[in-house]
Parts: sequence; C-alpha cells; structure tokens
Amino acid sequence: MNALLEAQGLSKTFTLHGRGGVQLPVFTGVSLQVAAGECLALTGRSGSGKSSLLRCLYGNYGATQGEIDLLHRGRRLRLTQAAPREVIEARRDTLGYVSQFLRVIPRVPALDVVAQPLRQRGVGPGEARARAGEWLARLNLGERLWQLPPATFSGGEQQRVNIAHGLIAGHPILLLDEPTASLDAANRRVVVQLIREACARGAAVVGIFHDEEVREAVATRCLDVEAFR
Ligand SMILES: Nc1ncnc2c1ncn2[C@@H]1O[C@H](COP(=O)(O)OP(=O)(O)OP(=O)(O)O)[C@@H](O)[C@H]1O
Repeated sequence: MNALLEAQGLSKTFTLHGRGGVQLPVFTGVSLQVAAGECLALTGRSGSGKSSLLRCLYGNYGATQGEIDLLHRGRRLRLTQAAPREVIEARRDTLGYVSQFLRVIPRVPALDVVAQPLRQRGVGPGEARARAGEWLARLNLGERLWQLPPATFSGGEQQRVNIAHGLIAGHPILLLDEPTASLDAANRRVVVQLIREACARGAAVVGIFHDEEVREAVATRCLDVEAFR
C-alpha cells in the first residue's frame, strides 16, 4: 500500500428511521488515495457530503458501500471492517481528526485537553503538559486560559484548543473539518503553517477548507464531492 489512506467505491446513504425509513443518498462511488505529504481538499456545495465523507474516513459514519484502508503501524488496516478495538487503536496512533467544534469535557483545563492524546500514547504528565503549552502558545492562546476548562471560551479560542488537540500527537493521517472556520486572519495563517508542517513531516491530510485562500495555500489536490451524487 503506497498511499497512507485509500477509499474505493465509497457510498453513503442515510436511512431516516424516525421518518419511516426514508433514504437520503449523499454520495456514491467515491475513490481516493492520499500519500504522505499530500493534502487533499474536499470541495462541493453546502450539503454535498464533504463532512459525511470525512466522518466515514474517521469511522464515525459507517459507509453504505465500499472500503477504506489505512496504513496503520506499517500494515494495511481495513477500517470499514475493523473491530471497535482496532478503530480505537487506529485513532490513537494513526488517524487524527479536527472537527469544527470542540467536545468540551466539564472541569478539564485546556492544557489537559490538549495533552490528552499524548497521555493516551504513554507520554508522562509533565512532558505532555509542557508540549501542550507549546502548541497553545503557537496558536496564540493566552496563558491565562490554559488552566481553565474551555467551555466558556470564545468560538475561535475553542477551535484553537481543538486544533492543538488534533495535531499534537503527530498522527500520520489527518482529517480536518474546517479547521479555520472561526479564526481571524493571523490565526488562519498559523494554522496554514501547521498544516504545511504536517505535510512536510510526511502526513497525509484530507480537509474541508471553505476559505479559498486557506485551501489554495495548503491543498495539493481537490476532490469535488458533488460529482459523486
Ligand atoms: N447523521 C445524519 N443523518 C441524516 N442526514 C445527514 C446526517 N449527516 C448529514 N446528513 C445529510 O447529508 C447531507 C450532506 O451533509 P454534510 O454535512 O456531509 O454536507 P457538507 O458538504 O459537509 O455541507 P456544509 O458545507 O454545509 O458543511 C445533507 O443533506 C445532510 O442533511
């Protein structure tokens, strides 16, 4: 397997059980390959299925048809058929995901939220917190906020905590759902730089970037999801 992430013939149809089983087809027959150092941007109109495709690639949504393969610890893992334990391991070591919104954990300070992916990989608490601080500083999150839970943070502050949490572990594959949506121009530039650095270290990135400038700055290729309706 040359690519770090591959999908073949992926389709997604939602079945709305609360609506008498109405079928909502979103995309059909998506195939993609993303190699180390590439950044594939998903494009298409609102509602075309970009976030749903990204969620399938993370294993959050089950694909209706098709297969997803990852290079996980040097061997191919078929995510679409993986056991829950394998999906958890793949997310810990291989697949990073930055969603649009932070999943706030009550009472956990921002520094510990960001340090958590390193703690899960066996890094000691002191080192994990120190590295979390470096990421938060890089993302211009004021140090006065580090010891506070992010529940009351502004949208842009929460998003920066989310980005730091998603990137800190250096996952080989990164899935980014509008990582710059709530950010000002200066912080957008920081995130563009971080994505470029991830590609330069050999990460395979798939992302949704509504901001055209950001997309042009980071994407090495685009995939129009709308073409698969
Ligand atoms: N969990 C779900 N259950 C039912 N329908 C869903 C679900 N998630 C998404 N959809 C539907 O799938 C379609 C695609 O949604 P999706 O969020 O993937 O689009 P998108 O291209 O990311 O849109 P946007 O650019 O507005 O974020 C929409 O019609 C949406 O209503």
